[in-house]
Amino acid sequence: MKFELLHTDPATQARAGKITTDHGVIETPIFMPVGTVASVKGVHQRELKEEINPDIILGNTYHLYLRPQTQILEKAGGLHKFMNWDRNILTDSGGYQVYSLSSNRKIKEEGVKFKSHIDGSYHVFTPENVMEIQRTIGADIIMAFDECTPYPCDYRYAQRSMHMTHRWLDRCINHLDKLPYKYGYEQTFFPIVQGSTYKDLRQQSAEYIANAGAQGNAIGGLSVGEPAEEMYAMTEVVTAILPKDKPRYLMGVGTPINILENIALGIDMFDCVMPTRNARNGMLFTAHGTINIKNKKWEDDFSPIDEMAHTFVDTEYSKAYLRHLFAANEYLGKQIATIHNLGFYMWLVREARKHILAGDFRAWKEMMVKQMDKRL
Ligand SMILES: Nc1nc(=O)c2cc3nc(NCCN4CCCCC4)[nH]c3cc2[nH]1
Repeated sequence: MKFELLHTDPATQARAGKITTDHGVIETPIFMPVGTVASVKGVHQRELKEEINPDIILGNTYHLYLRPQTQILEKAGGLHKFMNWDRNILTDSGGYQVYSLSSNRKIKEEGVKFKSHIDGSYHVFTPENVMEIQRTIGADIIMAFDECTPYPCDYRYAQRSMHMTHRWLDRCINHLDKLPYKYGYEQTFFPIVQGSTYKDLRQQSAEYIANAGAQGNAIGGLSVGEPAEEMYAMTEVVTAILPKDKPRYLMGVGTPINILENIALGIDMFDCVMPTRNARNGMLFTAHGTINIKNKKWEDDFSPIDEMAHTFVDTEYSKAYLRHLFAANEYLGKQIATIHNLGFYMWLVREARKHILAGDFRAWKEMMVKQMDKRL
Protein backbone atom coordinates (compact mmCIF):
# COMPACT_ATOMS: atom_id res chain seq x y z
CA MET A 1 0.00 0.00 0.00
CA LYS A 2 1.14 3.55 -0.78
CA PHE A 3 -0.20 6.72 0.91
CA GLU A 4 0.35 10.17 -0.58
CA LEU A 5 -0.49 13.08 1.73
CA LEU A 6 -1.56 15.72 -0.82
CA HIS A 7 -2.50 18.62 1.47
CA THR A 8 -3.00 19.50 5.12
CA ASP A 9 -5.46 22.28 5.90
CA PRO A 10 -3.54 25.13 7.65
CA ALA A 11 -6.49 26.12 9.88
CA THR A 12 -7.30 22.60 11.15
CA GLN A 13 -5.60 19.15 11.01
CA ALA A 14 -7.74 18.11 8.01
CA ARG A 15 -5.86 16.22 5.28
CA ALA A 16 -6.48 15.26 1.67
CA GLY A 17 -4.66 12.13 0.55
CA LYS A 18 -4.56 9.16 -1.78
CA ILE A 19 -4.11 5.51 -0.88
CA THR A 20 -3.12 3.08 -3.63
CA THR A 21 -3.49 -0.69 -3.28
CA ASP A 22 -3.64 -3.64 -5.71
CA HIS A 23 -7.40 -3.04 -5.97
CA GLY A 24 -7.24 0.63 -6.90
CA VAL A 25 -7.01 4.14 -5.52
CA ILE A 26 -8.76 5.38 -2.36
CA GLU A 27 -9.11 9.17 -2.15
CA THR A 28 -9.15 10.39 1.46
CA PRO A 29 -11.01 11.51 3.48
CA ILE A 30 -13.09 8.43 2.68
CA PHE A 31 -16.29 6.86 4.03
CA MET A 32 -16.42 3.06 3.80
CA PRO A 33 -19.91 1.53 3.39
CA VAL A 34 -20.36 -1.45 5.71
CA GLY A 35 -20.96 -4.75 3.92
CA THR A 36 -20.74 -6.97 6.99
CA VAL A 37 -21.66 -10.35 5.50
CA ALA A 38 -20.47 -9.72 1.94
CA SER A 39 -23.31 -7.41 1.03
CA VAL A 40 -24.10 -3.75 1.54
CA LYS A 41 -27.64 -4.54 2.65
CA GLY A 42 -30.18 -4.05 -0.13
CA VAL A 43 -27.76 -2.65 -2.71
CA HIS A 44 -26.43 -4.50 -5.77
CA GLN A 45 -22.67 -4.33 -6.31
CA ARG A 46 -23.39 -2.73 -9.71
CA GLU A 47 -25.65 -0.04 -8.15
CA LEU A 48 -22.99 0.53 -5.49
CA LYS A 49 -20.36 1.14 -8.17
CA GLU A 50 -22.48 3.20 -10.55
CA GLU A 51 -24.44 5.29 -8.07
CA ILE A 52 -22.41 5.52 -4.87
CA ASN A 53 -18.99 4.68 -6.25
CA PRO A 54 -17.11 3.88 -3.01
CA ASP A 55 -13.40 3.17 -3.43
CA ILE A 56 -13.59 0.68 -0.55
CA ILE A 57 -16.21 -1.26 1.45
CA LEU A 58 -16.06 -3.10 4.75
CA GLY A 59 -16.42 -6.79 5.50
CA ASN A 60 -16.27 -8.49 8.87
CA THR A 61 -14.12 -11.40 10.04
CA TYR A 62 -16.50 -12.47 12.83
CA HIS A 63 -19.52 -12.70 10.50
CA LEU A 64 -17.74 -14.17 7.46
CA TYR A 65 -15.99 -16.78 9.61
CA LEU A 66 -19.37 -17.97 10.92
CA ARG A 67 -21.12 -17.66 7.52
CA PRO A 68 -20.30 -18.58 4.71
CA GLN A 69 -17.20 -19.83 6.65
CA THR A 70 -13.61 -19.59 5.52
CA GLN A 71 -13.40 -22.79 3.47
CA ILE A 72 -16.13 -21.48 1.13
CA LEU A 73 -14.32 -18.16 0.73
CA GLU A 74 -11.08 -19.99 0.03
CA LYS A 75 -12.74 -22.17 -2.64
CA ALA A 76 -14.18 -18.99 -4.21
CA GLY A 77 -10.69 -17.49 -4.42
CA GLY A 78 -11.34 -14.92 -1.69
CA LEU A 79 -14.06 -12.43 -0.78
CA HIS A 80 -13.57 -10.14 -3.82
CA LYS A 81 -14.37 -13.02 -6.18
CA PHE A 82 -17.09 -14.46 -3.93
CA MET A 83 -19.08 -11.19 -3.90
CA ASN A 84 -17.94 -9.95 -7.33
CA TRP A 85 -16.37 -6.75 -5.97
CA ASP A 86 -13.09 -5.84 -7.67
CA ARG A 87 -12.34 -2.70 -5.68
CA ASN A 88 -10.89 -2.40 -2.17
CA ILE A 89 -12.18 -4.24 0.88
CA LEU A 90 -11.23 -3.73 4.54
CA THR A 91 -12.11 -6.39 7.12
CA ASP A 92 -12.47 -5.67 10.81
CA SER A 93 -10.87 -8.36 12.93
CA GLY A 94 -13.85 -9.36 15.04
CA GLY A 95 -12.62 -7.73 18.27
CA TYR A 96 -15.67 -5.48 18.38
CA GLN A 97 -18.26 -7.92 17.04
CA VAL A 98 -17.39 -10.60 19.61
CA TYR A 99 -17.99 -8.03 22.36
CA SER A 100 -21.14 -6.59 20.80
CA LEU A 101 -22.81 -9.64 19.26
CA SER A 102 -21.92 -12.82 21.06
CA SER A 103 -24.20 -13.69 23.98
CA ASN A 104 -21.47 -15.02 26.20
CA ARG A 105 -17.78 -14.66 25.61
CA LYS A 106 -14.75 -15.07 27.79
CA ILE A 107 -11.76 -12.87 27.20
CA LYS A 108 -8.46 -14.47 28.26
CA GLU A 109 -4.79 -13.82 27.47
CA GLU A 110 -4.89 -16.63 24.87
CA GLY A 111 -7.87 -15.13 23.05
CA VAL A 112 -11.67 -14.90 23.16
CA LYS A 113 -14.00 -17.87 23.49
CA PHE A 114 -17.46 -17.01 22.16
CA LYS A 115 -20.79 -18.54 21.29
CA SER A 116 -22.01 -18.10 17.71
CA HIS A 117 -25.05 -15.77 17.55
CA ILE A 118 -26.20 -17.97 14.64
CA ASP A 119 -26.27 -21.53 15.99
CA GLY A 120 -24.90 -21.33 19.53
CA SER A 121 -21.72 -23.26 18.66
CA TYR A 122 -18.55 -22.34 20.57
CA HIS A 123 -15.48 -20.83 18.90
CA VAL A 124 -12.17 -19.26 19.90
CA PHE A 125 -10.56 -16.24 18.26
CA THR A 126 -6.87 -15.69 18.91
CA PRO A 127 -4.55 -13.12 17.35
CA GLU A 128 -3.01 -15.96 15.35
CA ASN A 129 -6.15 -17.58 13.93
CA VAL A 130 -7.74 -14.21 13.17
CA MET A 131 -4.71 -13.37 11.02
CA GLU A 132 -5.14 -16.69 9.21
CA ILE A 133 -8.87 -16.03 8.70
CA GLN A 134 -8.17 -12.54 7.29
CA ARG A 135 -5.54 -13.96 4.95
CA THR A 136 -8.20 -16.38 3.66
CA ILE A 137 -10.89 -13.71 3.31
CA GLY A 138 -8.32 -11.72 1.36
CA ALA A 139 -9.25 -8.10 2.20
CA ASP A 140 -6.81 -5.40 1.05
CA ILE A 141 -6.66 -3.88 4.55
CA ILE A 142 -6.88 -6.15 7.60
CA MET A 143 -7.19 -5.13 11.25
CA ALA A 144 -5.32 -6.27 14.34
CA PHE A 145 -7.16 -8.50 16.80
CA ASP A 146 -7.77 -6.23 19.76
CA GLU A 147 -10.10 -5.80 22.69
CA CYS A 148 -12.49 -2.92 22.10
CA THR A 149 -12.47 -1.65 25.67
CA PRO A 150 -16.09 -1.35 26.86
CA TYR A 151 -17.32 2.12 27.88
CA PRO A 152 -17.49 3.24 30.61
CA CYS A 153 -14.79 1.38 32.51
CA ASP A 154 -12.44 2.26 35.35
CA TYR A 155 -8.84 3.25 34.78
CA ARG A 156 -7.44 -0.08 35.89
CA TYR A 157 -9.63 -2.04 33.48
CA ALA A 158 -8.76 0.33 30.61
CA GLN A 159 -5.06 0.01 31.40
CA ARG A 160 -5.07 -3.79 31.53
CA SER A 161 -7.22 -4.04 28.41
CA MET A 162 -4.87 -1.72 26.53
CA HIS A 163 -1.77 -3.70 27.51
CA MET A 164 -3.44 -6.93 26.44
CA THR A 165 -4.30 -5.35 23.07
CA HIS A 166 -0.63 -4.39 22.74
CA ARG A 167 0.51 -7.97 23.53
CA TRP A 168 -2.05 -9.26 21.02
CA LEU A 169 -0.71 -6.78 18.46
CA ASP A 170 2.77 -8.28 18.78
CA ARG A 171 1.30 -11.77 18.32
CA CYS A 172 -0.62 -10.62 15.23
CA ILE A 173 2.50 -9.15 13.65
CA ASN A 174 4.73 -12.15 14.48
CA HIS A 175 2.20 -14.60 13.07
CA LEU A 176 1.32 -12.57 9.98
CA ASP A 177 4.96 -12.57 8.94
CA LYS A 178 4.70 -16.35 8.54
CA LEU A 179 1.54 -16.26 6.42
CA PRO A 180 2.03 -15.73 2.66
CA TYR A 181 -0.65 -13.88 0.64
CA LYS A 182 -3.16 -16.39 -0.74
CA TYR A 183 -4.45 -14.70 -3.86
CA GLY A 184 -1.50 -12.91 -5.38
CA TYR A 185 -2.27 -9.37 -4.18
CA GLU A 186 -0.98 -7.44 -1.16
CA GLN A 187 -2.81 -7.15 2.15
CA THR A 188 -1.98 -4.28 4.51
CA PHE A 189 -2.20 -4.64 8.30
CA PHE A 190 -3.44 -1.80 10.57
CA PRO A 191 -2.88 -1.86 14.36
CA ILE A 192 -5.52 -0.28 16.62
CA VAL A 193 -5.08 2.33 19.39
CA GLN A 194 -7.02 1.73 22.60
CA GLY A 195 -6.96 3.44 26.04
CA SER A 196 -10.67 4.19 26.50
CA THR A 197 -11.27 7.86 27.46
CA TYR A 198 -8.11 8.23 29.60
CA LYS A 199 -5.73 10.75 28.04
CA ASP A 200 -2.52 9.22 29.38
CA LEU A 201 -3.53 5.72 28.26
CA ARG A 202 -4.45 7.03 24.81
CA GLN A 203 -1.00 8.65 24.56
CA GLN A 204 0.73 5.42 25.65
CA SER A 205 -1.30 3.36 23.18
CA ALA A 206 -0.73 5.81 20.32
CA GLU A 207 3.03 5.67 20.98
CA TYR A 208 2.98 1.87 21.04
CA ILE A 209 0.99 1.66 17.80
CA ALA A 210 3.10 4.32 16.08
CA ASN A 211 6.22 2.30 16.95
CA ALA A 212 4.80 -0.75 15.19
CA GLY A 213 5.63 1.08 11.94
CA ALA A 214 2.52 -0.11 10.05
CA GLN A 215 1.33 1.32 6.70
CA GLY A 216 -1.78 2.74 8.35
CA ASN A 217 -3.11 3.12 11.89
CA ALA A 218 -6.58 2.79 13.41
CA ILE A 219 -8.21 4.30 16.47
CA GLY A 220 -10.53 1.89 18.31
CA GLY A 221 -12.49 1.94 21.54
CA LEU A 222 -14.49 5.02 20.51
CA SER A 223 -18.05 5.52 19.30
CA VAL A 224 -19.00 3.08 22.05
CA GLY A 225 -21.36 5.40 23.95
CA GLU A 226 -18.95 8.11 25.12
CA PRO A 227 -20.04 11.74 24.67
CA ALA A 228 -18.95 13.22 21.33
CA GLU A 229 -16.69 15.71 23.14
CA GLU A 230 -14.81 12.77 24.70
CA MET A 231 -14.46 11.13 21.27
CA TYR A 232 -13.03 14.35 19.82
CA ALA A 233 -10.66 14.86 22.77
CA MET A 234 -9.25 11.32 22.46
CA THR A 235 -8.95 11.62 18.66
CA GLU A 236 -7.00 14.86 19.09
CA VAL A 237 -4.60 13.27 21.57
CA VAL A 238 -3.98 10.28 19.31
CA THR A 239 -3.61 12.09 15.96
CA ALA A 240 -0.98 14.33 17.57
CA ILE A 241 1.16 11.19 18.05
CA LEU A 242 0.37 8.95 15.06
CA PRO A 243 2.70 9.46 12.05
CA LYS A 244 1.39 12.09 9.64
CA ASP A 245 2.56 10.18 6.55
CA LYS A 246 0.25 7.22 7.24
CA PRO A 247 -3.57 7.14 6.98
CA ARG A 248 -5.60 7.30 10.21
CA TYR A 249 -8.80 5.20 10.45
CA LEU A 250 -11.35 6.02 13.16
CA MET A 251 -13.43 2.84 13.60
CA GLY A 252 -17.21 2.92 13.73
CA VAL A 253 -17.63 6.66 13.22
CA GLY A 254 -20.16 8.09 12.78
CA THR A 255 -22.84 10.68 12.22
CA PRO A 256 -22.21 13.25 9.45
CA ILE A 257 -21.27 15.81 12.12
CA ASN A 258 -18.89 13.35 13.88
CA ILE A 259 -17.21 12.72 10.52
CA LEU A 260 -16.62 16.41 9.72
CA GLU A 261 -15.34 17.14 13.26
CA ASN A 262 -12.94 14.18 13.08
CA ILE A 263 -11.71 15.10 9.60
CA ALA A 264 -10.76 18.44 11.17
CA LEU A 265 -8.83 16.47 13.82
CA GLY A 266 -6.77 14.61 11.22
CA ILE A 267 -8.74 11.43 10.48
CA ASP A 268 -8.66 10.04 6.92
CA MET A 269 -10.91 6.93 6.98
CA PHE A 270 -14.35 6.26 8.46
CA ASP A 271 -16.89 3.42 8.57
CA CYS A 272 -20.29 3.26 10.20
CA VAL A 273 -23.52 1.27 9.90
CA MET A 274 -25.55 4.44 10.47
CA PRO A 275 -26.28 5.39 6.86
CA THR A 276 -27.42 1.85 6.02
CA ARG A 277 -29.02 0.89 9.36
CA ASN A 278 -30.85 4.21 9.83
CA ALA A 279 -32.03 4.08 6.20
CA ARG A 280 -33.81 0.78 6.89
CA ASN A 281 -35.56 2.63 9.68
CA GLY A 282 -36.63 5.54 7.47
CA MET A 283 -34.06 8.00 8.78
CA LEU A 284 -32.58 10.03 5.91
CA PHE A 285 -29.46 12.20 6.26
CA THR A 286 -29.32 15.38 4.16
CA ALA A 287 -27.12 18.48 4.00
CA HIS A 288 -29.95 20.40 5.70
CA GLY A 289 -30.68 17.96 8.53
CA THR A 290 -32.31 14.58 9.08
CA ILE A 291 -35.70 13.42 7.78
CA ASN A 292 -37.83 10.76 9.43
CA ILE A 293 -39.68 9.76 6.27
CA LYS A 294 -42.25 7.80 8.30
CA ASN A 295 -43.52 11.10 9.69
CA LYS A 296 -47.06 11.94 8.54
CA LYS A 297 -45.88 15.40 7.43
CA TRP A 298 -44.40 13.88 4.27
CA GLU A 299 -47.54 12.00 3.13
CA ASP A 300 -48.45 14.62 0.49
CA ASP A 301 -45.03 16.16 -0.10
CA PHE A 302 -44.36 15.33 -3.76
CA SER A 303 -41.00 17.11 -3.85
CA PRO A 304 -37.92 14.99 -4.71
CA ILE A 305 -36.28 13.10 -1.85
CA ASP A 306 -33.27 15.42 -2.04
CA GLU A 307 -32.88 18.33 -4.47
CA MET A 308 -29.10 17.99 -4.16
CA ALA A 309 -29.44 14.79 -6.22
CA HIS A 310 -26.49 12.83 -4.85
CA THR A 311 -27.88 9.66 -6.50
CA PHE A 312 -30.67 8.79 -8.96
CA VAL A 313 -33.15 7.94 -6.18
CA ASP A 314 -33.05 11.56 -4.96
CA THR A 315 -34.79 12.90 -8.06
CA GLU A 316 -36.64 9.83 -9.36
CA TYR A 317 -38.83 9.45 -6.28
CA SER A 318 -40.82 11.85 -4.08
CA LYS A 319 -40.89 12.04 -0.29
CA ALA A 320 -44.56 11.05 -0.36
CA TYR A 321 -43.81 7.94 -2.38
CA LEU A 322 -40.94 6.92 -0.13
CA ARG A 323 -43.09 7.46 2.94
CA HIS A 324 -45.77 5.25 1.37
CA LEU A 325 -43.26 2.46 0.74
CA PHE A 326 -42.22 2.54 4.41
CA ALA A 327 -45.85 2.58 5.54
CA ALA A 328 -46.53 -0.45 3.34
CA ASN A 329 -43.30 -2.08 4.51
CA GLU A 330 -42.20 -2.47 0.89
CA TYR A 331 -38.52 -3.36 0.86
CA LEU A 332 -38.04 -1.05 -2.12
CA GLY A 333 -38.36 1.71 0.48
CA LYS A 334 -35.38 0.42 2.44
CA GLN A 335 -33.37 0.10 -0.77
CA ILE A 336 -34.14 3.67 -1.87
CA ALA A 337 -33.32 5.09 1.57
CA THR A 338 -30.07 3.12 1.72
CA ILE A 339 -28.88 4.38 -1.67
CA HIS A 340 -29.83 7.92 -0.65
CA ASN A 341 -27.93 7.80 2.67
CA LEU A 342 -24.81 6.20 1.23
CA GLY A 343 -24.89 8.73 -1.62
CA PHE A 344 -25.10 11.54 0.94
CA TYR A 345 -22.21 10.20 3.05
CA MET A 346 -20.00 9.84 -0.05
CA TRP A 347 -20.95 13.37 -1.16
CA LEU A 348 -20.09 14.72 2.30
CA VAL A 349 -16.55 13.31 2.45
CA ARG A 350 -15.88 14.26 -1.20
CA GLU A 351 -17.04 17.83 -0.52
CA ALA A 352 -14.77 17.89 2.54
CA ARG A 353 -11.85 16.80 0.35
CA LYS A 354 -12.63 19.56 -2.20
CA HIS A 355 -12.70 22.22 0.54
CA ILE A 356 -9.49 20.93 2.12
CA LEU A 357 -7.77 21.24 -1.27
CA ALA A 358 -9.40 24.67 -1.84
CA GLY A 359 -8.17 25.90 1.57
CA ASP A 360 -11.56 26.88 3.00
CA PHE A 361 -12.40 23.67 4.92
CA ARG A 362 -12.86 25.23 8.37
CA ALA A 363 -15.50 27.76 7.31
CA TRP A 364 -17.32 25.14 5.25
CA LYS A 365 -17.25 22.65 8.11
CA GLU A 366 -18.63 25.16 10.64
CA MET A 367 -21.47 26.04 8.24
CA MET A 368 -22.26 22.37 7.51
CA VAL A 369 -22.23 21.30 11.18
CA LYS A 370 -24.83 23.98 11.98
CA GLN A 371 -26.90 23.22 8.90
CA MET A 372 -27.00 19.43 9.41
CA ASP A 373 -27.91 19.62 13.07
CA LYS A 374 -31.64 19.94 12.32
CA ARG A 375 -34.64 17.58 12.32
CA LEU A 376 -36.63 18.41 9.20
N1 LIG B 1 -11.50 -4.13 15.96
C1 LIG B 1 -12.20 -3.11 16.44
N2 LIG B 1 -11.74 -2.46 17.53
C2 LIG B 1 -12.40 -1.39 18.06
O1 LIG B 1 -11.97 -0.85 19.10
C3 LIG B 1 -13.64 -0.96 17.44
C4 LIG B 1 -14.38 0.10 17.97
C5 LIG B 1 -15.59 0.44 17.36
N3 LIG B 1 -16.52 1.37 17.71
C6 LIG B 1 -17.53 1.20 16.84
N4 LIG B 1 -18.66 1.92 16.95
C7 LIG B 1 -19.82 1.55 16.16
C8 LIG B 1 -20.90 2.47 16.59
N5 LIG B 1 -22.09 2.21 15.83
C9 LIG B 1 -22.82 3.48 15.69
C10 LIG B 1 -24.11 3.27 14.96
C11 LIG B 1 -24.97 2.22 15.64
C12 LIG B 1 -24.22 0.93 15.81
C13 LIG B 1 -22.89 1.15 16.51
N6 LIG B 1 -17.31 0.24 15.92
C14 LIG B 1 -16.06 -0.28 16.23
C15 LIG B 1 -15.32 -1.31 15.68
C16 LIG B 1 -14.10 -1.66 16.29
N7 LIG B 1 -13.36 -2.70 15.78
